[in-house]
Amino acid sequence: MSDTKVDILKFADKDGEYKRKPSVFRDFISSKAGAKFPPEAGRYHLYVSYACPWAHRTLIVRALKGLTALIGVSVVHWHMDDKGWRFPSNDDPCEGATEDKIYGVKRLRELYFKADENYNGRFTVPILWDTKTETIVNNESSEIIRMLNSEFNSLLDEHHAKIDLYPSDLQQQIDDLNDWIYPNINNGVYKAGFATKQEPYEKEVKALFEKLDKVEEILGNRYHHGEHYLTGNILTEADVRLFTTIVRFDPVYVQHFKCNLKMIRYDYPHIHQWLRELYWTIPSFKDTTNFSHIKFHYTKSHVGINPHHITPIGPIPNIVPLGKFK
Ligand SMILES: N[C@@H](CCC(=O)N[C@@H](CS)C(=O)NCC(=O)O)C(=O)O
Repeated sequence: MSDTKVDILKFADKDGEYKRKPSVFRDFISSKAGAKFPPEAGRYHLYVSYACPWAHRTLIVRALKGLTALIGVSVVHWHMDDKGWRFPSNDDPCEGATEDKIYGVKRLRELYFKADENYNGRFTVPILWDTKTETIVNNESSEIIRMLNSEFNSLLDEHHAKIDLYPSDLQQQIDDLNDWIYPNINNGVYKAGFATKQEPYEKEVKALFEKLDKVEEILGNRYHHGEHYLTGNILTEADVRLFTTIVRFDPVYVQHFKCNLKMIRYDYPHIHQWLRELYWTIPSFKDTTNFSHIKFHYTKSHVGINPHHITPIGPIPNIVPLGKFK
């Protein structure tokens, strides 16, 4: 088990590059007869951090699909230390976080070891936990959101059952968007921010802004045709997946991850409009966004990047109201 301070808070390899490790738990909740993990109200639980863009995806989809009464949530403290994520306590309170509502454990890592005593990967959020078999069903957000989207429909009212963030006629388009938005934008900000050498940092930042320019062009064309989402007139998982990176961009990534060639609010009018429409007009986006957790987590946990833990006070506001240019 890699347990030392140096290990867990060290993200780049010896070439100075950050390489995200694949998630390990990859089972599926399925509505098919005889499934090992069938959909059931109250059976599954999400462990999240409000700071984390990957966990944020799962919170948005849970809310959009009307699953809040069926799937519970525990929220870790925004601070990640040398032993990973922890839950708040009386001596260590954290507004917006919760205790572990299932077992009352102190640390997220305890859940990983409950699921597999020999686990030797990273202790990441989100976790989709099964309270019946007491294990992790899945810890890969891109798969968790697919399950939440399609596998609980028989338990939902008609309105929520009909919401489909991955409709069959748009799947190819969504997959094509995910194929470059994930490596160069969602994970691109991390690859830039966690780089420990100049060259990989520059390579990633350039690729990131090239792809943001491409998103700006796509959304510009959409708005020109009276459409408001990445694939047209329907909100899809492609919007959800991009949102959690863009909403963190000006408040954190520009400064903390040194992604500072441009800012969303000043340089990308269509992305900015799209971001604010999602945030200000669809409660599932605003209600799951916690800017304090976001800003405090990155700036006070990544000691290698910000050794004095000082959280910059700008930009103000974290997100610009709709209707104003900036
Ligand atoms: N592939 C995972 C990535 C999750 C992930 O990297 N989460 C981060 C927080 S943003 C984490 O928990 N990191 C803890 C660590 O790496 O020790 C997913 O998308 O679900």
